[in-house]
Amino acid sequence: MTIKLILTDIEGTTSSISFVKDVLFPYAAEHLPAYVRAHSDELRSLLADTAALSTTEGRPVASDDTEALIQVLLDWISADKKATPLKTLQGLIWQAGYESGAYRAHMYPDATAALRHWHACELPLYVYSSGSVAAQKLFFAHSEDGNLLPLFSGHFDTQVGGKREAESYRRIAAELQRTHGINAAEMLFLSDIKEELDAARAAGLQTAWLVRDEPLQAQPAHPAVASFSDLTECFPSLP
Ligand SMILES: CSCCC(=O)C(=O)COP(=O)(O)O
Ligand SMILES: [Mg+2]
Repeated sequence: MTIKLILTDIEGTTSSISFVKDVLFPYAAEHLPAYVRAHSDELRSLLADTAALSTTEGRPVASDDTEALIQVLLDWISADKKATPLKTLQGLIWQAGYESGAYRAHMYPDATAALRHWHACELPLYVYSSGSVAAQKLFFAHSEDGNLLPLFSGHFDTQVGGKREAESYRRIAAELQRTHGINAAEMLFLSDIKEELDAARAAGLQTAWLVRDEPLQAQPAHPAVASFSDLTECFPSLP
């Protein structure tokens, strides 16, 4: 089946896990308490969502208890919880870090080269990450390889649903079908996480597993590659 559109994950796929875990998450944790205290009015709705989710998960907290909510959010960072309010907040906090030059987003060179090539070939490129859409835009606009944001036609985050749920990919595919007239079977989802690939396949997308730091399995559950430059071996219709 011809590939007519690429949907890609970020952490572990275009970019290293270490940049997210060892640079972005610690920066967010360090600056979160002061940021939330300074912006608690504007963040009221986000803090209410945090309180509701925490309470649902058995850790009741009042939506006006700023200090308790800060602790919940810090614990979620430590646990790498993909909670939408946390992801939105992280995006807001990371903006200052990117703009001050405290860091630039890591890109695997093969990912940058392939994304540039596919864009030049007019293959629509989309991102689906647990990071908020705002965080994704900052990430690619301030990458080690320069401003890559213009390469992408659009972005999806956990507002569309969790990345391990097939329904999320059905929603994304339906929207892209409406926008581009491309069927789910002509879309290729790239990720480093098997459960995300399983969910995408269940929604009818084609899948490729980026296995960056370990040997490829003999019979992987999804077509597996160590680098974007190996994708054309599995998907010969890719430009
Ligand atoms: C896009 S900004 C940092 C990424 C992030 O916060 C995250 O949780 C990574 O999730 P992904 O779905 O890209 O693996
Ligand atoms: Mg990932």
